[in-house]
Amino acid sequence: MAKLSLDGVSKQFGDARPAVVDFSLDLGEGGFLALLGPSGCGKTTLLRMIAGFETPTGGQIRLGDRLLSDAVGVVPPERRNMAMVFQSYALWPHMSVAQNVGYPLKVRGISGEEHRRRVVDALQSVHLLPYAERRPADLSGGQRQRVALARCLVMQPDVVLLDEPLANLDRHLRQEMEETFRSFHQRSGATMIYVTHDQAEAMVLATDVAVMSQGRLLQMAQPAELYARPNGRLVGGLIGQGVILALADDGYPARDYDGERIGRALARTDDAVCHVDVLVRPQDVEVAGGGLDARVTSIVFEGERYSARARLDAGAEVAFYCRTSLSVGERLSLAIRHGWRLS
Ligand SMILES: Nc1ncnc2c1ncn2[C@@H]1O[C@H](COP(=O)(O)OP(=O)(O)OP(=O)(O)O)[C@@H](O)[C@H]1O
Repeated sequence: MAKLSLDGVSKQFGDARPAVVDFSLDLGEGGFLALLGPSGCGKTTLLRMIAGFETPTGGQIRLGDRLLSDAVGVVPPERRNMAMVFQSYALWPHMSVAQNVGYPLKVRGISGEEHRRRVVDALQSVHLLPYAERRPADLSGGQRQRVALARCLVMQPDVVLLDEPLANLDRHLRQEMEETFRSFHQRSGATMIYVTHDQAEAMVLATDVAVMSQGRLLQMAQPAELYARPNGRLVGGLIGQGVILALADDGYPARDYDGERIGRALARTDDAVCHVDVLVRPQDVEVAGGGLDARVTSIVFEGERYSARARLDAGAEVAFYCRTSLSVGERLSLAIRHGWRLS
């Protein structure tokens, strides 16, 4: 196994706006990358280029020192030792679970004891051995997805590409499958790339998250880093909860804003020429005396806590959590503890 490198990769379909633009990243061996972005931003196109189903119009894709794709030529998908798992599972309905999982081995002429052993291992790893003789139609959605995973595991791929594999599952099953993906990743040691537009899924699963918009890479970082230090409005708005305040720019060079600085900026009544975007997370806003006067605009019970929003008398709206219920319209005082300047 080796590092996967994308260097200035682009893709344009005909005269349309480019689907992927000058995209570069390195993913270390055994890494788990989530490719996150809104619908139509080019995630699937990028994945298909990595798999070899699409030819880039520019740039290069490498696995270790092996050139897989550039605008001149591509190594065909079957010679990349990569496996792709789709949203639709793509299982053969007339084959049993074991036959589905063993199919890629059969195609490569692997039979007998080795075939049997690899199928059993793959089924065991996704806890489906007792279902080996069933047909896909007799399985739940989550079980079908696990068959698709086992079928990819059986090939011992260097890279596993997953295109929104949980999109068709309900919330409970998604959580269960997230666990399956994590242990699959640990067990296989494969490099994984996981396409999703669900930021929560990306954050819990991946070792690295790449945020895309309009074909471009906006930021790639580990989940905790991306959450704490997002770059730009788009990433700030996409990752985690919070509101973005447009504050008068006082030339402060650092990106961490304390509550005092935010309060001062909010209190300014002159028309500032320049503004900065400052992200304020709900956990950094507290109901506390002597803070900023506000009026509650919404409150939602989330089980462990309430999630609320309030409009400050200074104009902006902020989000916060609280332990007890509040009424819409209720007056209260809020202390903002911290903010992060997005650019
Ligand atoms: N084969 C194709 N021919 C022409 N245009 C295409 C083709 N495939 C994708 N596109 C265009 O490229 C852009 C990116 O599409 P892509 O499917 O990669 O986005 P995505 O981020 O995966 O979206 P989604 O989350 O909705 O699946 C879109 O504007 C899409 O219409």
